[in-house]
Amino acid sequence: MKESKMAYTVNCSILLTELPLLERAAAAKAAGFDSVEFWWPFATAVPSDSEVDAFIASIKDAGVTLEGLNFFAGDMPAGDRGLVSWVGRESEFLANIDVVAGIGEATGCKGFNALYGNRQPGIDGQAQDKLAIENLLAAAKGVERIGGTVLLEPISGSEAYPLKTSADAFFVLDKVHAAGAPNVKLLADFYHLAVNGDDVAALIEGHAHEFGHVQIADDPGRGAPGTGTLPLGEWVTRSRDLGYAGGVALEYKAAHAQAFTWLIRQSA
Ligand SMILES: O=C(O)C(=O)CO
Repeated sequence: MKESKMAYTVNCSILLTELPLLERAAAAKAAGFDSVEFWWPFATAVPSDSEVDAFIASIKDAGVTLEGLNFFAGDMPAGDRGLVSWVGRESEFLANIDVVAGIGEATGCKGFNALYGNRQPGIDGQAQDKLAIENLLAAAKGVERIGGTVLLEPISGSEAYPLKTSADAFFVLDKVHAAGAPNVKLLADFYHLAVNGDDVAALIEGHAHEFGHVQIADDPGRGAPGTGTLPLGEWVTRSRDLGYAGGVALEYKAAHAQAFTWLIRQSA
């Protein structure tokens, strides 16, 4: 993968986690990057104004672009993976949309990842899927005014999360598009898709031009590119050749000191 650091976005929720949250954007800049992304950086769907202001200031003061932000996804360390299809937490998700759009407006961020949510024991999956469409439409409308795109991501690591492959996501995206919301797109995380057995090369051939965002990590281990066996460089290059013009985010696990050595080795 012979691209400069400028070509990548640092996911500051999985990288640089040795540092306090508000210091991570500056650390990414100091490491040579110009853009960052975050999972939802607060404990609740609607944080205080001062928390939001401090987060926005940490991005602006660092002189980086906020390329992506996840909607509130529940208690992720406890296993939650989103509120989009979570029956009973509709009002929290809807309230979160306004905060997300406000952060987007203040920072220029345009990509917002709406994790779909795990299957709930005792709740009909169809009811969850119906709610998901309603929530995705509301999210799409909420970020439309700032030119935003809602991202839908298949992920690995949670059996209960129903979107495992790109086909699962396209099934939902087709419904959302048919309901009149074109600004909802696939987040192609090559690591999660590969781990779940998707044919990433075929996905790229057919759909790279319509990806909303790309994230990378190697498998096994969700480590830096080169620590596993995935042809990430080929996949990124091919996506670009086929018309993908968005960001490529580094969303892997690595200690701060070694996090970006694979890029330094390449450019040496
Ligand atoms: O939960 C994860 O692994 C994610 O990638 C969230 O965006």
